[in-house]
Amino acid sequence: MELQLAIDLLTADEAVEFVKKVEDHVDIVEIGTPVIINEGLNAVKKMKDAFPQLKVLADLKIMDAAGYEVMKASEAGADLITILGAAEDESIRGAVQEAKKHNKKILVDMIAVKDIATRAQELDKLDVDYICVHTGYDLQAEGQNPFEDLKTIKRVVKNAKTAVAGGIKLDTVKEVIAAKPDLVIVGGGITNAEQPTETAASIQQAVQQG
Ligand SMILES: O=C(CO)[C@H](O)[C@H](O)COP(=O)(O)O
Repeated sequence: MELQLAIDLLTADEAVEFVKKVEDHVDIVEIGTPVIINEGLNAVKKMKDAFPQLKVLADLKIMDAAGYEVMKASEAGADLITILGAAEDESIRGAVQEAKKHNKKILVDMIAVKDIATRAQELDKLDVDYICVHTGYDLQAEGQNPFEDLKTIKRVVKNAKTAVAGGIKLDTVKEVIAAKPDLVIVGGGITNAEQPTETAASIQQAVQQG
């Protein structure tokens, strides 16, 4: 089981400074969608140049023109790239094909997918690397979480790795880990913590024991 730190609300330079505090405690650093909207794929390049030992995920949430966008993220140094589960199968295939050319991984974000079980089974046959259930900020604000959806994909996904994101914090990570995902994604639970280094270390410990 691995831990991914999601960075959404910092500049690229602030993100690099922040990762210096937690680099020993995370496996993957996500450059979040808002950061890429603000600063482009240069934010991915800055992170990878600063921390070549860490894997960097570009959270592009691709919906179309997938091969091209995966190519550009790969050129910027991303190790993993996200595409939406709601995208057409042709787009998913294009993303997977392009990622393989560059030795990169594709993570499918299931945000806003209504029938998670059916779509996850379809995606699982398309050779994607990760299928990730995700409660976005707008539904977190309504009190929702991704824990039941995680149990659903654990039941139906046979080939891809499973991942989970959406409001996970130190006090809820054990519940997540109990479902045995391959990847746990934590954003604000680390970036907004009063003591980010200690919090990341505690979450890492829980993840490694899980
Ligand atoms: O992709 C995202 C939002 O769309 C976030 O990166 C993801 O939800 C993890 O962040 P948090 O733990 O703060 O919810």
